[in-house]
Amino acid sequence: MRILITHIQELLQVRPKGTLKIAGSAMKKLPSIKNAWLLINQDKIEDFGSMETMPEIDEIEYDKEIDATGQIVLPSWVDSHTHLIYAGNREQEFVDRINGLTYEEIAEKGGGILNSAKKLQETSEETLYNESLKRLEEVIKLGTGAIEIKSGYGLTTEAELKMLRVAKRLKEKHPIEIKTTFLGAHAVPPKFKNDRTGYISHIIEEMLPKIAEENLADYIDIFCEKGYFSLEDTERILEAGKKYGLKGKIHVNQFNAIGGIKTAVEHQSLSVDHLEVLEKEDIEALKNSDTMPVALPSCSLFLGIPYTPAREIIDNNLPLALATDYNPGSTPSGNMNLVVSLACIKMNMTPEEAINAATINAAYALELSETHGSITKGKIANLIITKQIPSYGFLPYAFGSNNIDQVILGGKTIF
Ligand SMILES: N=CN[C@@H](CCC(=O)O)C(=O)O
Ligand SMILES: [Zn+2]
Repeated sequence: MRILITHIQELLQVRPKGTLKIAGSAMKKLPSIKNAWLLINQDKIEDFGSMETMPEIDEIEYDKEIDATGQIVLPSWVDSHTHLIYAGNREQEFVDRINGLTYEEIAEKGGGILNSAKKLQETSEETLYNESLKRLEEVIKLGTGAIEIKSGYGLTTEAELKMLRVAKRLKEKHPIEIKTTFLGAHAVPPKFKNDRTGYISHIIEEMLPKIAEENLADYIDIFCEKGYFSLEDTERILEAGKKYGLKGKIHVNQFNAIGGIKTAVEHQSLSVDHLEVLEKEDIEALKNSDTMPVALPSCSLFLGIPYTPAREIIDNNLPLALATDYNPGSTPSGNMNLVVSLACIKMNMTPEEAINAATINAAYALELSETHGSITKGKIANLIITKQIPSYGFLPYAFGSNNIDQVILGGKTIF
């Protein structure tokens, strides 16, 4: 199938092959072509350019034409941090927080991650698959074209495997690119209540070999945070992951800065995610590294915690990616459009910076920027076609509105 899109008001994020991430002041630029056309061949972007230089229409071979007059076309969002596979919901904890309990207090009472783990352990693989599939289909309609999904609500070998097998089934059944991350070290389960290091050993000796044997994970994660897992635990997990070829993508600096960013960088982690609390040393550790900082603003919105200091990160010449953190406890939303809006409204990022962070830099955080995250010849044809809007700045500005008209995934119109 060859789809020709013509009269595009503006084609965004046009990059030469080989652009893998954008850092610092370069994030303020969003290369584009006004009044453009684009040709999709099978699942790839074959060609594009300005309407003025488009070959004669009868010289182009195509099966379907989309007239995008007044509409903007951009690469699909890449969501590099989600916990999309979960059982049940936690709206009671949401109400508890409204009534004055903190996220930490709820967790201390056995709520939080342990609450989700209990629900997940009691849920069949089939139900888990069906619930997760609905969420995946929802986010695809919201413009997400590649996604990471973590385990971490199992906390037993059996339940962690169940989560990752569900992710594998989603991968096989769906056209969307899915990367999976093993997050056994998300919380200490009741069985290991007074033996956190014993649980880490259990993860390394019991869970990890089975996950690797079934080839269920691309990356490894740990919740490096006071009251959860220490720096030493983080080093052990990252080292163990390396032995199976799993790079780190870690939860760090959500509530406290305990040095996890430096440790992650020293272990060549692919990304460090959350960063609501950031010290000078953390910024220094990220300089000259290949580790992508990832901000999760809808988590800050939902929990009422600080937003990741994007300006400090970008103004220190670092790159930044944006993701949703979709999960039942801290972010029950997988909407990347909202994330892009929040980045502008609450983190002082310009629309250009936010779109770079949610496309090419997010693709880097999943090692997908050779194939995703920009309009480049030969890349996967994952596209958002907006409704008729005045300019791309309208996307973050009109927060809460759905400005998407069509989604194309792997060269196919999804809706
Ligand atoms: N902080 C750790 N993990 C998740 C939330 C987990 C939960 O509350 O269920 C997060 O990224 O916010
Ligand atoms: Zn998370």
